[in-house]
Amino acid sequence: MKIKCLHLCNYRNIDEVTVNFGENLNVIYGANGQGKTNLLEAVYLLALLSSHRTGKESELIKFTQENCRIEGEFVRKFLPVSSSGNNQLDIKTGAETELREEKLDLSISLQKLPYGKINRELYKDDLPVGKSADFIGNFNAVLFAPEDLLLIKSAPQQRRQFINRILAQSKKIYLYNLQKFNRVLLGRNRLLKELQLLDRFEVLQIYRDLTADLFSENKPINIQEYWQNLLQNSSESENDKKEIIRQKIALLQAIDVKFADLAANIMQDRAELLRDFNEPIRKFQEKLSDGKEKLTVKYVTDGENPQNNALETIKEKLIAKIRQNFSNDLHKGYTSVGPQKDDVEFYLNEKNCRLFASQGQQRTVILSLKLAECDYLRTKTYQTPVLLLDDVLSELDERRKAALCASVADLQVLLTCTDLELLNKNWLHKQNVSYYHVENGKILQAKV
Ligand SMILES: Nc1ncnc2c1ncn2[C@@H]1O[C@H](COP(=O)(O)OP(=O)(O)OP(=O)(O)O)[C@@H](O)[C@H]1O
Repeated sequence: MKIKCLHLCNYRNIDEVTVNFGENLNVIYGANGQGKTNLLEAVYLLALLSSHRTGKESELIKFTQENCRIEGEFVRKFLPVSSSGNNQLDIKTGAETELREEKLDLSISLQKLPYGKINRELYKDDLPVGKSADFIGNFNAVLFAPEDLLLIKSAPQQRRQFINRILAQSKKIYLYNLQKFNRVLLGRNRLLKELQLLDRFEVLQIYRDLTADLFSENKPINIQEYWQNLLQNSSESENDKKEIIRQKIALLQAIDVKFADLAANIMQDRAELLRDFNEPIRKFQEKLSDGKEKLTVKYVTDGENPQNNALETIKEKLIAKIRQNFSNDLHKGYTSVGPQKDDVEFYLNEKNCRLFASQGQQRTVILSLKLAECDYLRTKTYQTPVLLLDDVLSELDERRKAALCASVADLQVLLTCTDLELLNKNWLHKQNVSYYHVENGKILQAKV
């Protein structure tokens, strides 16, 4: 899917602009602080509904305005498939027939509400889209920004975000599960905080009793039924402190089952992604390091690698761990087991990059990851993502720039830079390059 046209209204420092993009390389240049990143950020928003720079949607609306609009027109070209499943061929020449086009319009409207709240409306082909998970994944993009260069040494949350963004664009059910999981986790942590306010000794004692009862070996586990009975039987003595604790713990146990179910699915998807990711990252790193470096990625999660286990087994092991950790969780007031603690480790020639990779090696690793991300999305979604390169050329040496240029030849690329001199000669000699000059939020197609 390629972006054909972007229309922005009151977006950051941009009043109103329509940009028609070229199908190959689009170079967006201008001095610092003029609005180049804002443009890329808007395109990324149409793919993932999240900005790489802020979690606050209010920041996206122009300072002096109350609302903003981001509209994208996309097009996908494909070969028509005949009823036999083969691409249609010209009978005489055997050549493939003309490509067909599929069009897509996506738009996001944001409006400021009282108390700092934001009303967001999403549209696909002019029809409203209720859930963000139904919007994400229609158009895919891979962003490489200077902040990404910190990925290897930054906090685990950044690396989890990295895998979440890939999976969100390639597997719809993952995003549904992740959103549900985050809500369940929030509920569980809230309940732990409520339990902290009650008699700690009683809470632990009742938890032990209820859990022992619930998980006794001779009884099959039916938590839902157990929980319902418990709530029904306890209604007569609601004022009893112990009963309140029992009810809260029963609720916690029900939450834990849901938690383990969603967590197991998320962990299995992450393990699968990182397993499949090893091949493309190895390929790109080998290319970028002249065959000297072997890059591998490892999923770091609680306990065993979920990839080696069936979903039910992962779930059971998680429930057992959650039970073991209850006293710890109660003490801290948050959940210490689960995919919210996951991490990813990168290894160069079997040495942990976080500990041993030089600045230059880290840059190459990130570049390999971004190129692998494009490869992965293309394979899984049968859709080529748009590559957004935000001011990264100044961070790469000539060799890496040339390698990047060679690897993205068949992609639509939106690239920002302050100085056209930074473009490697390989980029400048590319055909079909479109240039856009950005100045003070105004974007004009330029002839260079
Ligand atoms: N909500 C907003 N309303 C108005 N202006 C904004 C808003 N958010 C950011 N800006 C302005 O947008 C400009 C930054 O734009 P952007 O980050 O796209 O710059 P850039 O051209 O990529 O610069 P650089 O080359 O330094 O990265 C700044 O001048 C900033 O003050």
